[in-house]
Amino acid sequence: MIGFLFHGLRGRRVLVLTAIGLTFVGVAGSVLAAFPLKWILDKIINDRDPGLPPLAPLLTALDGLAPGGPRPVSPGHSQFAVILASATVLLLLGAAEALVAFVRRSVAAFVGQDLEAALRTRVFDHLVRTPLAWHGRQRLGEVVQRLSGNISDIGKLVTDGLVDLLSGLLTLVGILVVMLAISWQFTVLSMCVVPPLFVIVACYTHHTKRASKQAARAAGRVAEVAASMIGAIAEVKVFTLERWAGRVFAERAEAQRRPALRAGRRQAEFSPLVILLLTVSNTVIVVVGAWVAAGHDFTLWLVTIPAGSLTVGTLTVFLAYSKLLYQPMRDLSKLMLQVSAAAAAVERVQEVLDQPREDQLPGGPARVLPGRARGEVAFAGVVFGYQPGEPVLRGVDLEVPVGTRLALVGLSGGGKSTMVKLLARLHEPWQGSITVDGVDTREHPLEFLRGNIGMVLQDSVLFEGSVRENLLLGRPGATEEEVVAAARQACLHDMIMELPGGYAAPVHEHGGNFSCGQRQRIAIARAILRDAPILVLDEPTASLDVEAEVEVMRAIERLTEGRTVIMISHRLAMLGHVDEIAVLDGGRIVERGTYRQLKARAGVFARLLAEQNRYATEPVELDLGDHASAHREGRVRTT
Ligand SMILES: Nc1ncnc2c1ncn2[C@@H]1O[C@H](COP(=O)(O)OP(=O)(O)OP(=O)(O)O)[C@@H](O)[C@H]1O
Repeated sequence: MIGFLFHGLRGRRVLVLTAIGLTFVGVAGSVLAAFPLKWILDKIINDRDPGLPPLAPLLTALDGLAPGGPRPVSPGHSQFAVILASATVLLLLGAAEALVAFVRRSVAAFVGQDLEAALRTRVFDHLVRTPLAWHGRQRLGEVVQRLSGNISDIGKLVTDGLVDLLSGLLTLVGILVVMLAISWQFTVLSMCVVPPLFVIVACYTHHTKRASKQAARAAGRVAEVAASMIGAIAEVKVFTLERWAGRVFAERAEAQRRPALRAGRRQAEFSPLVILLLTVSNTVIVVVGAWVAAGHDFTLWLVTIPAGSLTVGTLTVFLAYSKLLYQPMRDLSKLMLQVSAAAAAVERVQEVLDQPREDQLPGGPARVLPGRARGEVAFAGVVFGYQPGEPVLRGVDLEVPVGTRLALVGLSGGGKSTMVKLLARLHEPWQGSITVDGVDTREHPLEFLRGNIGMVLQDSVLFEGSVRENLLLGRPGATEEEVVAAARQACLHDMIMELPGGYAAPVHEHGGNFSCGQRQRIAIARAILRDAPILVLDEPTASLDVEAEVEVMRAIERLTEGRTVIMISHRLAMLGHVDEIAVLDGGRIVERGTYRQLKARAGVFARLLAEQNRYATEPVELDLGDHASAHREGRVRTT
């Protein structure tokens, strides 16, 4: 963890050193603050001067102001001068400590927040470049937790650790040194409290940590269930699941309450125990100290404290210090929790950073190609699966010449979407190769490859922002005219103009304020803007009703003009307008041809078509001409 933090704090180390230096100053101020009280008490009771040479000029000057004028007998100073000098020192130390605390905390907060923001950006940047296969193995909540909660834990340790850990340790050492300088015997007596105090702190830190961890895990499960229920609030209402949802949530909330309660109880027990222990210790110091100050010897086993070796002032300082011991002890115990949370967080964050990025995957050398591909696609002997030993694709061979519109059909789960994921290099084939313009996709720079493939999927994702921002994702930097032209081609412009704000209208989370058909047309407009030579359409109309489908198909027809298109579709009756159909079965391409050829062949395609038509009230007769007009006339129905 230390290495991780040291590396993370690069560029901020001067600030860290400043904070450490200021901590020394602050601690010195708080440790020395007990002395002025000792000087006053010693002066009043024993007529003893502070005895610090640097204070002499101040005391002499103050003597002159004392009521009744300067004292005739030197070297003793007046009580007035000692009281005023002590008060001045007290004020100066307090002011210095306050100033230092302000600067130190500000620096620490800045460094902590700065580190958090930089780390979060770095981890997010890495996450979006981590291969899809890794993401497929993760739970979304887990990944988000690494990015938010875990990085906060690291930032908190830096912010608080810089201030509390260091100042706690320094205060303890400082107090010990000063106490030893005053009276080693009394120091030994005061320190008797440390071992039991340490045992209490260690025990309670351990128990509280365990209970807090359980509570944090349970809190995660509460958040998970709340997010999923509220996220599906329409389903909860439609299926009248309110009572069930309430019960599930209450169970999770109860599971969180128990460990949280345990953690709270442990914390509640901890403080009184420490207070009791310190009270006993203080009482012993008061009794023994008063006895010795009153002129009696005190002997305990081998240690003897001689009579008069302690003044009332020294006793007061000891009492003040034994109280001062309590705060750093508490800070350090609190910090132990933070250190263990941050250590776990560093491990989880490092796990993400250790994942190789997509652009670091082994592959051929990156060949620099012209900005735009021609659009020739070929699969040769491609074998791939998601689980070892369970191939989904078992040797796919398929060539798609430039400008061809090819439909990919087959049974559900046959691997059609998998093929297009491989084309975009979201996964790597186990065997065989996929080429674009005759060059293996592994040899293309990733950005070039993906920049030349446009995709419209079954359910398009919109991001929070405005409609314009969502369209511009297709081509950042496109002009307003280009955006509007793309929207017109996607049959979207009129709908957008009816929205309040037009192109500036807000898009809510996941595009929740747009219908499925509207979302698809926005995705098509994006693809038009992207203007990629290769276009993948993965069932873009699957979740639409007939009317929306007609609109989307009209937009798609314009989009596909002059491009290489791979279109995945279950609606076999609608494939008359494509140039060729390829049938995927058993992990291989088993048939290829036009709609008419495949229908006539009585093979897999004809069988699939017959299956689909079985449930139609009347057989579908496809118009192989204008597909959209077939829709408008109601001659094509969906299955
Ligand atoms: N990320 C994944 N992890 C594990 N298995 C997967 C993953 N994605 C797909 N599969 C499995 O791979 C097989 C092929 O899935 P794929 O989505 O490519 O089929 P498909 O032909 O597109 O299906 P559909 O037509 O229903 O969309 C299926 O058995 C599916 O369960």
